[in-house]
Amino acid sequence: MTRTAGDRPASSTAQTPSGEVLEFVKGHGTENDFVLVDDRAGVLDLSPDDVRRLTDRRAGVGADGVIRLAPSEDLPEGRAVLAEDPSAQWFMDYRNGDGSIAEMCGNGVRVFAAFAEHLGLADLSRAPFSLGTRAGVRRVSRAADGWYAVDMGPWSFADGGQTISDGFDAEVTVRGWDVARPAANLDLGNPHTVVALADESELSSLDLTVAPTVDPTPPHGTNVEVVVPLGESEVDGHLVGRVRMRVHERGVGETRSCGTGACAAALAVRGWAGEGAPDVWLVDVPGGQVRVTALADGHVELAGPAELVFSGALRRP
Ligand SMILES: N[C@@H](CCC[C@H](N)C(=O)O)C(=O)O
Repeated sequence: MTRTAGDRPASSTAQTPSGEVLEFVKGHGTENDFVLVDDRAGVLDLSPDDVRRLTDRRAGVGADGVIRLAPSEDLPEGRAVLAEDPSAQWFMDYRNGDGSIAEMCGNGVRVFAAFAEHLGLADLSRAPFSLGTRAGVRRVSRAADGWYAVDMGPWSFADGGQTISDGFDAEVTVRGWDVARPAANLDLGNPHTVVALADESELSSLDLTVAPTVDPTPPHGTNVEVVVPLGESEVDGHLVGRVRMRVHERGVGETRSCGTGACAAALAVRGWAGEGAPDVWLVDVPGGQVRVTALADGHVELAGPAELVFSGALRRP
């Protein structure tokens, strides 16, 4: 798990006679949960096997993914981020539970910011915090309601635009469905496919224990959000849309929440609703609620809670 790094400072791992000990913090954002590892020293080589062991809910800590906090300067993607924003010194090295690498994790960014605060690397009460990700710089600030608000950067439908010309460009089949249903592909830094249902009871009885099939199959796989639009209402003089969502994540399976997925869900439903649809959406997921705002500059903001729940140490077998 460790690699030599010359005279770098000591990391959060240590050698013991029976094996290496890895210190971690467990956190979650609307119950999308992560094992967080402090690798400020940049000495940790996490293999896919290490990630699978850490995220195993019986033999390990248990989580949807692993987040390594590393110096941006240590990764090629991090050096690109530093050229864009020299203040983004720390990089979110995100891995799905199956060991695969993902470009972006919206809930993960908020939990990463909470972890950076815990380590004394950020103070959101004083200033926004910039971090590096494989999808570019992300900026996190404290929203007025105390949630973590992340500028998730630019987003688009699969054709590169922010309006959906044909409405749908894919078909999704969930286990148990007789027919495929029309869906839309979106890019949030990572890939998403959104399919809508009319009925909340159908959503709650869906079988997402196996990955839905998506046709055409996206080249790098996709995260599938199944959504039920819940209408629009006025809150404090502003029009707010509501969506309920369940998600099957690439590299994980069904999770209790997905931040980039919530953005994709809200933006797809907003696109299908057409002109005059709200820019602000509340997205209900099994693990809670997040808020998605389509910003005027073509970016999207994701706001929601982030919790650190316990810390521990694990000996490598
Ligand atoms: N849960 C995350 C997304 C994690 C990555 C995803 N499974 C992928 O492979 O793209 C979120 O909150 O965005």
